[in-house]
Amino acid sequence: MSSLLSIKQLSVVLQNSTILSKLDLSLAQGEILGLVGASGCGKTTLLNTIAGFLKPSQGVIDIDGNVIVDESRYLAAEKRHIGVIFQDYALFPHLTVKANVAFGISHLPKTEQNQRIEQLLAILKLSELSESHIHQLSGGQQQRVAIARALAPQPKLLLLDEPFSNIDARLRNELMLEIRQLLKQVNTTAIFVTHNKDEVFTFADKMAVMAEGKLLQFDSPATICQQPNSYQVADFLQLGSWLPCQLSNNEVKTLLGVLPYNNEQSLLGEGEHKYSLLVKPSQLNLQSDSVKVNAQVEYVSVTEQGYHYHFSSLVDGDLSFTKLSLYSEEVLELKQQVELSINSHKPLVYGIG
Ligand SMILES: Nc1ncnc2c1ncn2[C@@H]1O[C@H](COP(=O)(O)OP(=O)(O)OP(=O)(O)O)[C@@H](O)[C@H]1O
Repeated sequence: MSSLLSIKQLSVVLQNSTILSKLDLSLAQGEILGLVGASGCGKTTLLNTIAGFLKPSQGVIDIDGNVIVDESRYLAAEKRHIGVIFQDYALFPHLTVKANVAFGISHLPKTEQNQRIEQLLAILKLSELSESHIHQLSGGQQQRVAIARALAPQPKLLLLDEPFSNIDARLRNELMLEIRQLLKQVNTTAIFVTHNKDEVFTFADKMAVMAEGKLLQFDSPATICQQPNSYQVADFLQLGSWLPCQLSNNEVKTLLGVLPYNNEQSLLGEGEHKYSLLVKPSQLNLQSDSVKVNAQVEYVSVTEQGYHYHFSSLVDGDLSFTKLSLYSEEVLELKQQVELSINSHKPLVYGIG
């Protein structure tokens, strides 16, 4: 499949510090990418560079087979056919919904303008609000106007910086699904930045995890969750808890038992001195009435998935743990001692330095 967006070896240096470093990324037409990473890792810088608001120091950006940035070329932002939606939507408060959506297509004949506006407002369920002013709308409605305005010029690529952060949680999921459906309908490629990994699962086809200006992993959200490629990715996405382990004779030894392990399984960060096993809450079994206790409750909270517990090991040493996370319907007391065991067919072991 040919790429709608292809980024090669993109680096950005601002005031002598490297903000983005040799980034490679490509998206097919119609694909939606969710970009996550700790605050300050360079997500907004990447969007601004693609949009043409920042000049990279190195690298190539190609949109739909046309090089827009390389050593000798730099296409101005307004010529890139990229739609951008900022966190605060940047709508014109004194204009109506319709006038906001018309903003980027005023060069088109009036009939074509009206046709596009009506179509977008209908899809985004805004038709009845077309004559309303922006300040009369809710956050979710304003968000939809921002999407309609960005899509009206039929951009090749849509960039959204934390588009859902101002929307209340109840409406957010519904709105995300609606907008995803719309983007799929018009086959628009999009990149959105978020701090919330759940938004990526709902909204995106691909996920990119960034840290300190580098791309750590780029794949489908499901693959990243099942096979995070580093300790850093698994830890940032909080995919489970860390259980110190030792590797020997094709086995992973932990304080909760020994698991079979072979070389075909991923060992990430090889050569490090310390190893840890990634344990998802669903991979832990709890027996509260066992006499072979090996852990005790250190923390309890109530959640939708039952009680959330943190356990620590009963013995100290290299393999001891302090914060193993597990959800259960069972009621346990603080400091209660229990037996924990792991059920993992493919242990994910990471070198953690
Ligand atoms: N114009 C600039 N000049 C110098 N440094 C900058 C400039 N703009 C951003 N930075 C720095 O670049 C780094 C990345 O910033 P950026 O806004 O891209 O991060 P981010 O991942 O989007 O963060 P957040 O999630 O907090 O929005 C930060 O350390 C920031 O201070």
